[in-house]
Amino acid sequence: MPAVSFQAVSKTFATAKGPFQALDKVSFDIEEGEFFGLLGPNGAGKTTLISILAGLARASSGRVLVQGSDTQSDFATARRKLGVVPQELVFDPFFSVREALRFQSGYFGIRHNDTWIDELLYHLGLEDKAQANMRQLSGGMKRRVLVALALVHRPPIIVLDEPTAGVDVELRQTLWQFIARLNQEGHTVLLTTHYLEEAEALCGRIAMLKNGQVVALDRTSALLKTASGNVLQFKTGSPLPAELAALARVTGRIVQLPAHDALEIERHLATLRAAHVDVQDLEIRRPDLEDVFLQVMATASPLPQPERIERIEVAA
Ligand SMILES: Nc1ncnc2c1ncn2[C@@H]1O[C@H](COP(=O)(O)OP(=O)(O)OP(=O)(O)O)[C@@H](O)[C@H]1O
Repeated sequence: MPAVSFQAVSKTFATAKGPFQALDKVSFDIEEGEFFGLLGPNGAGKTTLISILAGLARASSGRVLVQGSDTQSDFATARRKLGVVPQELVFDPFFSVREALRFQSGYFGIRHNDTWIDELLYHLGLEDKAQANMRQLSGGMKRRVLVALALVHRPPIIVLDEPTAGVDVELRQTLWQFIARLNQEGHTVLLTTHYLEEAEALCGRIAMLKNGQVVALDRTSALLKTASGNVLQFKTGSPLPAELAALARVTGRIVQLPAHDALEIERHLATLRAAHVDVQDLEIRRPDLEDVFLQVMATASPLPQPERIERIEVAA
């Protein structure tokens, strides 16, 4: 039985401009023990899909099963199996960290949970904040507490909606070490993130959403193989000639140019030389997940989505 099964999930919002379809027959399974990435640009429908999974929103049609339990008709069972770390920093300002964790344990009917709460505080670097009031915590610390709150009932499935948005390098490392350990111990993880290098490093399989539809779904290694050619990367302070500017991905001083083969690399370099572009730290690299993502988003059309996808085989 899959850990999570999305079955032809559609969602239409009523808006002032009329109905808006945020999800269109999304179907895929996440197997037990997977570290699964859900990627897509802003507005692709990731949070909507996670809200439906968490029972916070209703699908307009289709259904979601969590270890076989329907998130609508069997909400309590499905919810208990999920630990959801929301994107937004929502919390009760009057509790201390430990009180909030005890209260959340009570919500799931768990008493005497302090041993596990202490372990969570330790692994999330929150030991010295246990008595602190939630109001007094920095944004990064609040996010750590949200992770602890999601895990307080030891859910088999952990859902992280952009958990590292706006948090420092230290928390990212602490968080990923802890989540990777839980995954090794058998917990299934569903992650949405805009940090594609994190997704590439952590996720065994990835689905990409665009305009509410699944446009790519494969093992991370297979997705990386689909990107052809090379990337010519360098730093510069000079403006690029128009023919290269049209192709380039520019982040500050870093320029990345796709190049199919050695000939195209030579052509790019000749164009840069002719335009007197100052080129530093030149390197040629294989495409990474960000390159694949951009290619998929630029070209992809939705994958055929049957009403029900039968089990997707996942190699060990
Ligand atoms: N309550 C709502 N009413 C109307 N439209 C909504 C509502 N919630 C979401 N949407 C729209 O549905 C689409 C999908 O939104 P969603 O938040 O799921 O995207 P996302 O992939 O999580 O984006 P981001 O990466 O920015 O978090 C967006 O166009 C959004 O404006």
